Amino acid sequence: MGFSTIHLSEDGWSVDILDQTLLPHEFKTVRLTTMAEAAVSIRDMLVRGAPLIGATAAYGMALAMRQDPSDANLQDAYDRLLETRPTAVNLRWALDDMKAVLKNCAEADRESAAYDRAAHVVLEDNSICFGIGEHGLKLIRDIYQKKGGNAPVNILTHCNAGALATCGLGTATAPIYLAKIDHIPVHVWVDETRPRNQGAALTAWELGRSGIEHSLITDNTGGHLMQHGMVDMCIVGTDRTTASGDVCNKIGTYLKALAAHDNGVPFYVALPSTTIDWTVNDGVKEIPIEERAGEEVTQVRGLTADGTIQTVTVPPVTTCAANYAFDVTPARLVTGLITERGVAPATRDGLKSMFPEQA
Ligand SMILES: CSC[C@H]1O[C@H](OP(=O)(O)O)[C@H](O)[C@@H]1O
Repeated sequence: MGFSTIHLSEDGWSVDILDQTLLPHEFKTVRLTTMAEAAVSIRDMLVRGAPLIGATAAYGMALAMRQDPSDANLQDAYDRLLETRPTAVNLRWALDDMKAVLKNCAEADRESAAYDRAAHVVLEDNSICFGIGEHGLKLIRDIYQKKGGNAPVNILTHCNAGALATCGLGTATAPIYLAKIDHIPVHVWVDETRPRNQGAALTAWELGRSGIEHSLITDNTGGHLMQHGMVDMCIVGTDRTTASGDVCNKIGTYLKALAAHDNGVPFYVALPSTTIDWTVNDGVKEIPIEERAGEEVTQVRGLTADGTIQTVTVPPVTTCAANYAFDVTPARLVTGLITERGVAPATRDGLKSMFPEQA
């Protein structure tokens, strides 16, 4: 991709992350040297996206073990990293994975074991992204051929479930990148994704770098495009998918799924297995929805005509805003779940057949 979202620095222990709050106008890395810094980078969304949050938390545990490998610090690091963001289940999954490995290690071995396991989390995500790409590519190819093999496939995506959200090709974007390699023409409708504009600031940036044709649209445009046959499929990411196939993703995803269902547009979710929460069934009732600061809604950051970065307030300064960061799309609105092992129906049986070891 030409950039790394997270990697071990040359000193072999500190961790460099791409500060995504500065994109697309500034490209800067931040060096994490403590667990606390890793926690802040997740909470303040310097890193974001379920898989990348998990990977950053894993390295946060490694930084903690380097500082103090005691049982008490292991638990403290687990708790403080877990509380950074409540919705993406990869955070809990990665922390549980690290804790399971570390608690059985002698204190003297915990630092090296933690760094090894964190590196494994990164490599596994990279592999999962590629698997999602391969299975999603088949769907894109099918649509391309049904259109006669000479017109671009128009794909709508929401937020950023791209390389920037992961340690690899992305989840929703992986099939798109592989289609480019396979010379299948694709055009992506990029939802700007208010309030933090992950689509406008992140997806547009990464697709542009990769030479993928795309058009930025407001979050309210997708339904109109679907009514006029301008969307061949939707592919979105997920932060937590329940055992029965309900999909929690960036706020606004549910509305896109409703429009897709109403217009007969296939609605796919790119789902790494690390984002499945096998402990919950009803997404609307059971998944905690993060509420973030109202300033993310009332303020916008961008590039001025003279090339400076500024933040402005749009509504009256006295206006208060509600800022729900995610919503839940019921499984009935999902055409299929693109996992690293294949495309599964958005049902309990569909997921169990794909991941029988979880049954
Ligand atoms: C591949 S997970 C991407 C997922 O994460 C985003 O949320 P956030 O930017 O707040 O971390 C969004 O829901 C994406 O679909």
